[in-house]
Formats: sequence, structure tokens, C-alpha cells
Amino acid sequence: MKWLDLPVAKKAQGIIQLPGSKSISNRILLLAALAKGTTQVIDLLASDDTDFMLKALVSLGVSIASTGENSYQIIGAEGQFHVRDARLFLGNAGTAFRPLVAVLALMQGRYQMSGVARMHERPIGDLVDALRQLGADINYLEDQGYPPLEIKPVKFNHDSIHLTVKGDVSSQFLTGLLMALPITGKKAVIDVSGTLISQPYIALTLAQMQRFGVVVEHDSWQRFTLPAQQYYRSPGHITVEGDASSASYFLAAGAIGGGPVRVLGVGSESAQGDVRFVDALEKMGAHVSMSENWIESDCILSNQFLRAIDLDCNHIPDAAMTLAVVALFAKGVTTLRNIASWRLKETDRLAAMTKELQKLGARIEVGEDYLRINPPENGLTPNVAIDTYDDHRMAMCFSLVAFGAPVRINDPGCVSKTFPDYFDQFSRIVQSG
Ligand SMILES: O=C(O)C1=C[C@@H](OP(=O)(O)O)[C@@H](O)[C@H](O)C1
Ligand SMILES: C=C(OP(=O)(O)O)C(=O)O
Repeated sequence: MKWLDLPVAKKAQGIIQLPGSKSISNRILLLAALAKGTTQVIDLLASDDTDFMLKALVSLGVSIASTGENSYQIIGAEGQFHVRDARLFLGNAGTAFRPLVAVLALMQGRYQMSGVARMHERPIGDLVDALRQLGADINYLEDQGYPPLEIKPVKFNHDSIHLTVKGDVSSQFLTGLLMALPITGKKAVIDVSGTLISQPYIALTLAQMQRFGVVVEHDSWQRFTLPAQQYYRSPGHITVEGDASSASYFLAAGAIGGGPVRVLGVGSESAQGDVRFVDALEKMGAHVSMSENWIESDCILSNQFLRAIDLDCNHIPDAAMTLAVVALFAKGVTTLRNIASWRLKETDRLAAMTKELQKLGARIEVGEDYLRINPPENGLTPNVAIDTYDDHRMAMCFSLVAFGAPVRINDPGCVSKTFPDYFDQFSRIVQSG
């Protein structure tokens, strides 16, 4: 489908079962593949990003069998993939590409890793620099510091490991190192230089590693210590919780469109940082309630307007995009700060967001690491065609514009990266009129 026309939405109300978390799904797949023992994974996210991870692991010789809808049995390779020569294509899946680089760099094999054109514009130099401190043999096949990459057998001769990784471009580099190092069996210390961004994703990594029996200590998120001889062991069964970033679109719909809208599969006990999106929604005037496995939002403001906010969004980089569109429905000027990493994701999200919000009549100020959104005084410009830049989150968050004006979403199929049936689910909670 080239585009999707969304009519004006009058109200949002209903219940949505969330798809599995992308971040947890790809971590669990890799950890189960590296572990000793067999893991049954239930409620795995079915999407492009998880398909790339599944296919890569199968090409590396890991035994993975489907056991039902979104369920898999994975026989762990005990830290050693059997296939030592492979070419992997990983699309634009950061959660597959970055951790696999770290693992394969320690695997004593020859691997080529590539992705779509945009993946080749997303930096990976900080991770490669950290792995080279261990003797990893990694070459850039095109531009220095970017995929595609070639990995050759590591010349590894350390009794213990001490390395430094930069933390201010993407937390996925540290995540990759943390997940990979236990396969060496050596004691490892990782120091983070620069400010660590997207910190809740590191907490998520440590929590998933712990499910597989590896405990990492950290000192204020700046130094991470992995004891020697801690290998991954399968916990048996793992159920993947719902995706908190995907929840943000429905919870925002509940706040803008009256609600109540309830998402099932994620709640107060979640390990995912993006559940904190609800704090921002509450600050904007929405009413939020939650239990262990659901979250609900509605709007109890009598004057129909949400309130503008000024927020450091470093802890919720993905859900912060949803706030940029919610800001169109708030009274006042909203400022989203500390989001420089947006420039390095599926597209330059600061540039894309600026351009598309302006088409709707908003006045935007954009800086190196912030976005200021001043909504149009006389309503959103109707019938705008929103470009989505092959970025699933651009498509999903701009669907919320329908609560103010009819809107066209170009290339809606790009949601397949993390949420293939997003627009079907969205239509289930929206009443048009
Ligand atoms: O580790 C993860 O699962 C993720 C980390 C974040 O990336 P950065 O660390 O690059 O901000 C986030 O944006 C991405 O969608 C998923
Ligand atoms: C940044 C994202 O993806 P990736 O895992 O490819 O970094 C995202 O899903 O918003």
C-alpha cells in the first residue's frame, strides 16, 4: 500500500493486546542461542527486526523450531556457533546488528554483516573500537565507522578483560559487549566513557542476562563487572512481555481521544524503560492507571486541552517521538530535550519530525539535541500527506493526527519493522466521525 487515508477520529476507546517487546525479543533470542540448554520462547514479537535475528541465528547453525504462533524452541549452542563462515543481512535492526557484531567478533570465524542503506549510515565505530581492544579483527567494507563489516578470527590472549566503550552515541554498543563477554568465560570490566544515553536499555539488558544466570555488577552505570566462569544457562521457558514503545501510541490515543484505552501485556512490573512514557502523559494532564500487566489512559480535563511540557527524554528515546505528536493537542509550547540520538536512528528523526509537524501548521524550533513544538492556533492543517522515511515510528505516531484532522500516512507498511498490524489495531480503538 502506497498510502493510508485516516478520517477524522472522534473518540478513542477500547482494549489492545500488545505485540511482544522488540528489545526483549531480540535479547532473548540471542541469549537463548548462546545458552546451555533448551529455551521455549512464548509471545515473541513477529516483525522484520525479530525475523532478521531469527534468520541470522539459523544461518549460524542454531537450532530454532516454531512451536506455535509466536512461540519457538531454541537449542542453545553453549557459546559456540557451529557455522564459522557466514554472510548475514540484518535489515535496519539495531538490536540484531550491534549485539551480533560483538558476539561474532569473539567467535573465531569469518563473517560479513550488512544491512539496508540506512543501516550503513548508522555508526558502529564505538563498538568496533571497543572490540579491537580485545584483539578483534574487524574491517569496514565501505565507510570507516559504518557497516557493512567483515569479521575475522579474533587473536584473543587475555586472562582477564578490561575495555572502554563510548556511551553517548548508542547504548546498543554497551548492550552488545555485555551480552557477548560471558562467552569468553573471563572476568571482564567495561568502563563507559562519555555520558551513557538510553540507560534503561542497559538495565533491560542486565535483567535479561540475569534470567539466563549471568549477574553483572555496575558502579553508577559507568563501570560494569562480569565475573569469570559465568556462562548462560537456559531458564526453560520465557514469555516476552508486550512492547512498551508500541503501547505509547494507544495510551496517547486514550489521552487525546477521551479513552479509556487499555493496553494488555505490559504494566507496573515492566523491565522496559518506555513504560515511563506514562509519567509524561500524566504531566500533560492525562489520567493513567496500571496493574502488573495492563496500562490504561483517559483524559479527564474539562477544557479538552492537554498541557504542554518541558522534558528531558533521554530515558525514553523511542516513546518521546509519540510525545512530539501529542504536543499538537496541548495548550502551550512543548520542549523535548536530550534527544540527539534521534539523528542516528531509522532516519534523522529530528529533521523528519520537524518537517512533518510543520506541514500540519506547527511552529517548530529544532536544535542539536532538542525539539520545541508550538501547535497551530487554529487547528491542524487537514489532509496533509505525512512522509514516513521508512521509519515505523514516524508512521505510528503521526496516526494520532487523526484526532485533529484527516491525514494521509505515506508508506504505512514501514510499521512492519516492529508492529506489522499496527493500523488494524489502531482502527479498532478509533471511532471516526
Ligand atoms: O537496546 C535497545 O533495545 C534499544 C536501544 C535504544 O537505542 P539507543 O541506545 O541507540 O538510543 C532504542 O532507541 C532502540 O529502539 C532499542
Ligand atoms: C531506534 C529503533 O530501532 P533500532 O533497534 O534499529 O535501533 C527504534 O525501534 O525506534
